[in-house]
Parts: sequence; C-alpha cells; structure tokens
Amino acid sequence: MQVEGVERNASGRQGSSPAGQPVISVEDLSLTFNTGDGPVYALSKVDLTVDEGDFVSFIGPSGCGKTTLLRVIADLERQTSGSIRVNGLSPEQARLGRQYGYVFQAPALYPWRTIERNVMLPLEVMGFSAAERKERAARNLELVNLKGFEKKFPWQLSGGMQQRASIARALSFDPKLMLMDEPFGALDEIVRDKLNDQLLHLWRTTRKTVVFVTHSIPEAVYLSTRIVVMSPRPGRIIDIIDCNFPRDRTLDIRETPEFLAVAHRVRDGLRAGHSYDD
Ligand SMILES: Nc1ncnc2c1ncn2[C@@H]1O[C@H](COP(=O)(O)OP(=O)(O)OP(=O)(O)O)[C@@H](O)[C@H]1O
Repeated sequence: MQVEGVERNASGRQGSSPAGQPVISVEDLSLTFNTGDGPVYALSKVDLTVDEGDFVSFIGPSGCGKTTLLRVIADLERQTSGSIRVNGLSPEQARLGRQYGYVFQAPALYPWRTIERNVMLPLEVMGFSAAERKERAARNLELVNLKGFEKKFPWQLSGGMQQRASIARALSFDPKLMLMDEPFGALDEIVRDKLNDQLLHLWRTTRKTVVFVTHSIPEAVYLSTRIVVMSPRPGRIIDIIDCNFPRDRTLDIRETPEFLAVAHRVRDGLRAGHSYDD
C-alpha cells in the first residue's frame, strides 16, 4: 500500500504521508486508573510518533502499560491527560471510521461460525455485499496461508492457524493500520518463528503500518522498524530504538552482530527500567 509521493529516508523507513501527518501521534499522555486500592499510574507522560509504513513494537515487563497504550490508540481506553491523534483524527473518530484492525491476544473467533464466516463478520457489520464479502474473505485467508480452510470451524484449527484467521479478519476491511496485542504470545517458539516470518511478509507486501505488543526481545528486534521500551510504576517509555534491517530479512539475521547489538540495547533498557525491589 505505497502512498504516492512518499519517500524513504536514509534508514529505509517511510516518512510521513504526503500531508506530512504521522499515522499516530501521542503527546504527553498519561492515564491513571482509579481503583478501590488507590490510583494505578498505567501511563505517564508518553510521547510517541508512528509514521506510515512503520512496524513499531512495544516491549516491557508485565504491567508497564503496553496494552493500555494500544487500547488508548484504539479508543478502548481514554487518557487522563495529554493528546493523541490517529491519522489526524481523535481515536473515537478513527474507530468509527474503521481506520485500524485490532488483533487480540486470544484469537476470539466465534466457534459456531466457519473460518470464512468469522473473517466476513466485520464486513457484514459494515454492509458489504455477499459477493464482496466472499472475495475479501478468500483474498485475506490466502494472505495468511489459510486457503482451503474456509469451511472449517475454529476448533478444527491449531492455535497458530486460529490466530492467523483472526489476523485475516482484522485485515478484511483493508485498514492501513494494524494494532496487534501480543498475538503470538501463547504459541510455542517454532510456530511463533513461522508466524513472525508470515507477518513480516504480510507487512512487506501490504505496506501496512503495524503497532505490535510483545514480551519477546528476539520477536521485537526481528519484526520492528522501531522498538519502544517501556517500564512500569508508572508505565513510561524509557527508550525508542531504530532497527534498520532490510525489509526482506530472514530469521538468519538473528545470528548477526547487528541484531545482537540491538537486542542487547533492548535488554539494557529493560534492566534499567526495573527497580531493585521488583
Ligand atoms: N481497567 C483497569 N483498571 C485498573 N487497573 C488496570 C486496568 N487495566 C490495566 N490496569 C493496570 O494498569 C497497569 C498496566 O496494565 P497493562 O495491561 O497495560 O500492562 P501490560 O504492559 O500490557 O501488561 P502485560 O504484559 O501483563 O499484558 C497494570 O498495573 C494493570 O494492572
């Protein structure tokens, strides 16, 4: 999904859209949950810009606010202070305008619907014709390597295949932005490697902008153009690391000194963010 007039900068990253507008822009954003046990400072003074074509990962220990930040972008939570724009719109406008696809930690497929009909669900809600629904479901299931599984039910598929179906569902209405909350966290390492490769291929061919939550350093370094390292109590960004690996990388790069150097910097950031009483 190359936008006309968009140039690549020296680091190989796409710049902003022709209008000069980032896909996501977060400024001085904080979010406090008021709970029976007192306030929880989930996010504190977060500043972040995501440009068109970026693959940005949020990494950090449990409770550092990764999911909360993703949910603020998706208008599933509201910030306490600060501002956020998604394609120049408020998160609510972006949600109502179906500007993003969201992939949850668990596949969340309806067990009584076939895979094809799960993928078609958002298209039904949005009023696409039956022919268009069928064509889009087929196209997106092929994109995630699930051609031939259209008539199966979720329980007939492995966990990795179910997660791929949920990615096809999020892609079905062709949003330019994908928000993915640790989609492969529950899968074993071999399946995860394979899905990482498929996701990278998908990102490369569709030119989507991706925001991705993970706990895994290798996953973050392998997939991302930028890694946002976060730390808890209060949840905040402590480092943003550029990864300039070629778009058509393969898993072999994980053995290279460049890859290990980035992984090392992420690990250092995660360590620095932990206080000694954690
Ligand atoms: N609805 C809520 N009400 C109260 N506290 C919440 C709520 N949602 C999240 N929190 C708290 O906010 C903090 C950030 O949570 P969040 O789920 O964003 O962290 P996370 O980094 O995604 O963690 P994990 O990696 O375990 O998913 C945590 O302390 C969490 O307990």
